[in-house]
Amino acid sequence: MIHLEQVSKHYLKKAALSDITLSLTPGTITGVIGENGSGKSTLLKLMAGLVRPTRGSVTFDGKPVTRRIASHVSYLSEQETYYPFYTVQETIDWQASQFPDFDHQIAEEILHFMNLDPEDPVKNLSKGNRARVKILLSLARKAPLILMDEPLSGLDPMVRDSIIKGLISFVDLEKQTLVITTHEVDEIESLLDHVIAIREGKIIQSISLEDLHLEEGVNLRQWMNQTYTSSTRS
Ligand SMILES: Nc1ncnc2c1ncn2[C@@H]1O[C@H](COP(=O)(O)OP(=O)(O)OP(=O)(O)O)[C@@H](O)[C@H]1O
Repeated sequence: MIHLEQVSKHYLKKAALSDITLSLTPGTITGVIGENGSGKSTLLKLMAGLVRPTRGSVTFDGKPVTRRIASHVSYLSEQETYYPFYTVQETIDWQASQFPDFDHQIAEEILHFMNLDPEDPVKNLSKGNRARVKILLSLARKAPLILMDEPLSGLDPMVRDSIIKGLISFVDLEKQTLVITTHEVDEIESLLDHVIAIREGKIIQSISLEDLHLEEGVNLRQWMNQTYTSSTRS
């Protein structure tokens, strides 16, 4: 699985991440939380091989992660990365042509689950349905590592709910590991096995949800408030 060892990432002279060491446990769902600009997207891009560390190493199953071996990962970007003039079906077919691990059967199931019309041009879709298409494209791949950058951002509660149900139904935790960045901690809490809190490019806390509930006796929002308040004081 993915391992980061003393990783720092600078953009020009500015540090986006500093001295990050972490390993993901296979078959788990990890949430990454943090304020805007704290380094969440950069962390996912490093895991995906989309940016290179300035210092330290990122490995997957012991091999250095590069753009070329990025087939280990299905990466859902914050940006909209498909062609607006394609229909939903053409978008699915294009994704399938790019990734050998794309599973048409799962794509079809998610299409129905998400109530998407394959003939609709993507440019005519609502924001919620465009978000559902992104989820479909990401989850229809059998990549061992799925990275989702803000899949719930700016969506109404019904769309968020359908996306979370999609994650529960279509991520195969026997074979896949999921990392998700989000500000929507209330919605995501029931999904997570583990949470990492980032502030100004550093991991300030990393804890399992079980410990958070049983040992700390708080929910994710309370824990987040405590964590960020105490890190401001220190
Ligand atoms: N391509 C880039 N060039 C220069 N600076 C960048 C670039 N990408 C990110 N940064 C900077 O790195 C820092 C971390 O950015 P990043 O996008 O990883 O944060 P984030 O936690 O994902 O933020 P958000 O919640 O707003 O998406 C920020 O200060 C950002 O301005």
